[in-house]
Amino acid sequence: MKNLREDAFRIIKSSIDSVLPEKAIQQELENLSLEDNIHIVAIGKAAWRMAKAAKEFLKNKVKDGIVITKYGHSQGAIGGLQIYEAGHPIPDENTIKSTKKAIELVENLREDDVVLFLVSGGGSALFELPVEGVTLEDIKKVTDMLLKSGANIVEINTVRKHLSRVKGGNFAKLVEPAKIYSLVLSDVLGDRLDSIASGPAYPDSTTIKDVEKIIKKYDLQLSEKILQALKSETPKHLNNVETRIIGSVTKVCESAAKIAQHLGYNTIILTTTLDCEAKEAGSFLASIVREEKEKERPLNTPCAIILGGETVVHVRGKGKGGRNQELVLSAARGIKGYQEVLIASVGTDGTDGPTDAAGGIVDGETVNRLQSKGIDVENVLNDNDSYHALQSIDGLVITGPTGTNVNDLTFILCN
Ligand SMILES: Nc1ncnc2c1ncn2[C@@H]1O[C@H](COP(=O)(O)OP(=O)(O)O)[C@@H](O)[C@H]1O
Ligand SMILES: O=C(O)[C@@H](CO)OP(=O)(O)O
Ligand SMILES: [Mg+2]
Repeated sequence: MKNLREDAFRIIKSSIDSVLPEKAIQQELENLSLEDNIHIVAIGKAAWRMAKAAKEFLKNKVKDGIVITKYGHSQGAIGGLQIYEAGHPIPDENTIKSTKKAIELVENLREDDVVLFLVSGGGSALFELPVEGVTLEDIKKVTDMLLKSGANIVEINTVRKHLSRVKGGNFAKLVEPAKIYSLVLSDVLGDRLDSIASGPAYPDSTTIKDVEKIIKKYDLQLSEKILQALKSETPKHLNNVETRIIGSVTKVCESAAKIAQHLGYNTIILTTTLDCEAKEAGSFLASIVREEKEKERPLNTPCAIILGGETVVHVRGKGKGGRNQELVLSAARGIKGYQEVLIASVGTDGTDGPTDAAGGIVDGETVNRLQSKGIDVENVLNDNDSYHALQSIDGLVITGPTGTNVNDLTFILCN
């Protein structure tokens, strides 16, 4: 007899472990064989682990360096490197302060200097210096508006890049004439390098025209000052940058599939680019479960159906939650009453929305359990309050900050 819940936690733990950055960083550095005069700049939720791995490999070749990560994501000193924590998903004073320190570190470098730029998702909030005339308060307001608009990360970052002195290739310009080797953990579907952490060292493929379209599409109410600031263009060509992707959602899905197979499940990866509204994804997953339960399609049971991606949430309510928690709760409605099935969804960074949970896990009993506590799923979803609902029935997945960040892993286990 399978213990689906136990297996789900094993799949989550082992697949996230498989995308921790250490091994990939060291492999890349072996291939690069960098000389001395290396300056490390690491940004994003995985910055600390990435920098630590790089420093351990490069040792005294590293002249200096800086790590800028989210609060609670650093794990102590890394010989000689400056370590900062700052606000995410909304930037704060520490974002600006640490970004200035990073600029100080690179602005007077010479041609024979090398910046090892370690990039991971979260960098957009953690690495920011607004263009002339725009304040931190302005950036906070625009970020909040964008995050709640239902815009996807490529669209969100298209706007952010055009308000920044470091995003959209601008950081690479500040590093000139020194060279940048950029190692990137991708948390953007399709691995768009100009979108991951808003591509500080990658030529920007988005334009002012794209920004205008996004403002219209999401009916963003921006002040005249911001609209003016959004009229400056980002660099489209850079000569001093080499970039490599060292991890992505594909890898986490493949690992999950391997582990599930090992645990005795027939396994399929349905997609690595799930990107619709979280609630809709939940309904779709429930329909797959029904097909499995009624007709054993597409796989014979026991089976694991795996998806990777990043859904979006139009946050309209006042509750607490995240896209993974909302997805599974939505799915719970459609699998009500079924035995021997579960659906889990987690952010590989360990943080789903502004909560301390990585995601959620539901089964055929979830809706009834909530009902017996007087909680109505529809009300919860309307108020975007998935966190409290799942918390009340032991439906949260809590991992703490994982030190990596490669989008979200979602799967069905069916016996
Ligand atoms: N109460 C809520 N319920 C569901 N989703 C939410 C809620 N509040 C915020 N979110 C979603 O969480 C997203 C940010 O989540 P987070 O996991 O931190 O993203 P990322 O890992 O991509 O930085 C926002 O874009 C928003 O859509
Ligand atoms: O920094 C960012 O722009 C995004 C994508 O890379 O990351 P996150 O969604 O984790 O904030
Ligand atoms: Mg993201």
